[in-house]
Amino acid sequence: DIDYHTEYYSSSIVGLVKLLDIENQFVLRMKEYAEALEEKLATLKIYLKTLERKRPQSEKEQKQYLANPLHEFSLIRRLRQDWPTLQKYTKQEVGAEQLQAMTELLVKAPNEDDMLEMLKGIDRIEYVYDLNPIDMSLGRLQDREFGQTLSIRDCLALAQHKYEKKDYGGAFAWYSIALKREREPKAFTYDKVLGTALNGVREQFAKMRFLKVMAKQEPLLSDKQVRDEVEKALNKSSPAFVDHFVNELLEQEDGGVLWHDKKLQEPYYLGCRGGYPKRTNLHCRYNTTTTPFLRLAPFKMEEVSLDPYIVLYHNVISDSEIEDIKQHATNFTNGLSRNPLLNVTDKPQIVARMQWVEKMTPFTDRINLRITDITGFGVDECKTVQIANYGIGGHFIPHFDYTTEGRVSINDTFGIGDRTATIVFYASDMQGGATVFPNIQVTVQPQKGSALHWYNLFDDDSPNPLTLHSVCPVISGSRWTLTKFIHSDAQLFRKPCLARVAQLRK
Ligand SMILES: O=C(O)CCC(=O)C(=O)O
Ligand SMILES: [Fe+2]
Repeated sequence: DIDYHTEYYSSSIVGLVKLLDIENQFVLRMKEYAEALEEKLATLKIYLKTLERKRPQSEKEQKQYLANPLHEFSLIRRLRQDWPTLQKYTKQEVGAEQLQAMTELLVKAPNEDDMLEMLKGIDRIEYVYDLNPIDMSLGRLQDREFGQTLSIRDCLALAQHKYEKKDYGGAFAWYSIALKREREPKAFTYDKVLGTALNGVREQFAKMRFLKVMAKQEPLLSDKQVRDEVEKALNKSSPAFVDHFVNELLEQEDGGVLWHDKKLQEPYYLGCRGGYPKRTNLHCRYNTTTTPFLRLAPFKMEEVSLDPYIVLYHNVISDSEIEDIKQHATNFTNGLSRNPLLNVTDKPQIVARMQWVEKMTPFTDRINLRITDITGFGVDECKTVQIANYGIGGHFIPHFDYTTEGRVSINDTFGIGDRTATIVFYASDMQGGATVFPNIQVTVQPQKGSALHWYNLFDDDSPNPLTLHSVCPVISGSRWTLTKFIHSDAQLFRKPCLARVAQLRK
């Protein structure tokens, strides 16, 4: 049974906005709770003060005090009546309503999956774009400066994640950053509430170094053997030795170089980093011929590739149409990795939220008409469009849109023919998130309002493997797209495609 949550926060900015709101509510409740505590504290303090004023201190004072029979009476009455009440008062739960509200809010908090997806997303950005962890920790992502955004606890969570995935060099780098980071003036208070941040981190840091070196020197050992050996060595070392070792490592300028041995030349990653050679001999022109409409309102058309045929159309959807796209994304599922019809793998092919828009509205009619105007394809056989939203680190690994083993989608094309062509409307600007065709070395950076259109099949309907394509991890911003697959069996347009798909699934 797949565990479904009502909300997934990672992989989409839409989810994160909700999360910010939840945090705001949580903070508000916590404030109210603190105020209730303060109020109780103030009451107690006032009461204690009055008591103290009345109470005799020295032995002599005490004798005098008890000589007064009214005091004697008062003492007995207080102990008998006031103190039990006071004790009850101290035991009374403070801010019960706020505590309850916070408990309820925590139910909506990200779960372990969300946390893991987020860690993987950040990890993916670091890896694919070959970012230096030190730069990242200071909020420098490629050529953009966001300012310091990662706390010591953030760095430690990333280090721990790297350690768990056996990336000891990466873990070493992030532990080093956490240890070098100056602690906030209030760090002690935070530690009291959240636990001691740097507890055992120096030892862990030394261990990463040993693990990395041992794995390199003894390539024949399994990971378990490497870990065992390092554990043995560490147990034999005195704490003073480890301490000295850690200090020396931290003093080295290049303490972080261990992370730098990645397989960065994979064609897909190279494309994400803008590493393909510049294209030549392609044209930018106005398309005025596809349909009569275009003679009146031509689209600026940029040829991206001739084989397969890929074109980029500029300014083909307006800002208000983009708002419509977002309005239609009401029922997101978290990419295919969460699709119950598919195997859930630990290496998800898509990290994004997607939705098929099946209900036809004036908006979908308009988009379909626009697609016909731009591409010349009739789309009556399938009016459905797909909306996607990729969050930080969101991506789509290299795949084909046509029906082969490499295709990663559900069998929604059966009965209406294969996916002859694809058109992707870019509904936002972002950093990262390029569409990359690794087999032809083409990278297209999305521009809000433009649309990328390509042919997946040859004229005889056989697949063109040069159409392999992918979406690079999003670094910042929210990647919104509307995708339309154009099917080959346009003559079967009498039935809506989804009804036919549903029939076929039975
Ligand atoms: O969003 C993109 O750039 C490509 C999306 C894609 O490949 C797909 O939906 O099949
Ligand atoms: Fe695709």
